[in-house]
Amino acid sequence: ICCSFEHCKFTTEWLLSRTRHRPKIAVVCGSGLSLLAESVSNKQVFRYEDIPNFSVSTVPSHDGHLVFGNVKDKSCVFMQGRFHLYEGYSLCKVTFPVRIFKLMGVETIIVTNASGGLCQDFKVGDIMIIKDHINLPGFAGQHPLCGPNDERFGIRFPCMSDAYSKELRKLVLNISAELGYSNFVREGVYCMVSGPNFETIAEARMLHILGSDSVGMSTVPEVTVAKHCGLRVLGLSLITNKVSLDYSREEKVNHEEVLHISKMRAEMLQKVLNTFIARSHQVEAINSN
Ligand SMILES: O=P(O)(O)O[C@H]1O[C@H](CO)[C@@H](O)[C@H]1O
Ligand code: HPA
Repeated sequence: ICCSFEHCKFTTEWLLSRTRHRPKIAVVCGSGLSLLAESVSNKQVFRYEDIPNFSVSTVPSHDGHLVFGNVKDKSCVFMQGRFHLYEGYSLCKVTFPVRIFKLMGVETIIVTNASGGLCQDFKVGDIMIIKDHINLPGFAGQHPLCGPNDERFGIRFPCMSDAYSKELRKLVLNISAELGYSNFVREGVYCMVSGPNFETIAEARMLHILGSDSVGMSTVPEVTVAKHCGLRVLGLSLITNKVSLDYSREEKVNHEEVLHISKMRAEMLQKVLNTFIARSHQVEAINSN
């Protein structure tokens, strides 16, 4: 096993002995969204290649930096760049950082990504609060929890019907309204495909019929492992392109376009995120009631 409890413990202790930060919130920055980590104070950066047992980022715009820092008075850790199945990493490597965060004492994980809009009401640049997901690779056995279950992380058969915290989603909706962003903040179902190719029109139609509002190549493994080990999850997806469901449409998506849109909207997402982090204790209060 390449990502055993002992491997996770070793990496966690390596990090804890090199930083004074003790984050309670972790953020995974999706494609083109590295900016999310830029405004932290008291910043400390580790390169992925220097962290034992970590993988390295191979996708353009995924910087490969683990950034510790404060947002207001909240200690956070940011992944500037994530790992994807299509890079050739096993799902245990893809999700390894999530378990490190858990062992470090993180309680809430915020996963962000760039995705293609399937819901016909969505516009490019919208933020979709992920309310649920479809684990398409999981149906075919590409699942991060396959293999022996280590009870120190979680149970064999975890429940996924409440993977995305209702309270956290509600807080983001409230914040979006206060910031005047309600017109482009939506809720929806994210579907993971393995990639690396973008969808054919027939595939996109199928995903739409199955109930997916957006499609991407990440996030679901991280969320599954996070839920398994008891982290609270918030998922935010930036709609970077409209996925063609129609043979008469001529648009052709590419990664540069995805990055262009996500970089354009990253500042707005950062505003939502920073306000959310500053106010996340409000949800802790809800939970303890
Ligand atoms: O999901 P993130 O990492 O944001 O990236 C999305 O953007 C890339 C395609 O342009 C794919 O990796 C897709 O998953
Ligand atoms: O249209 C898409 N499909 C899959 N992944 C994506 N990531 C951004 N846009 C897309």
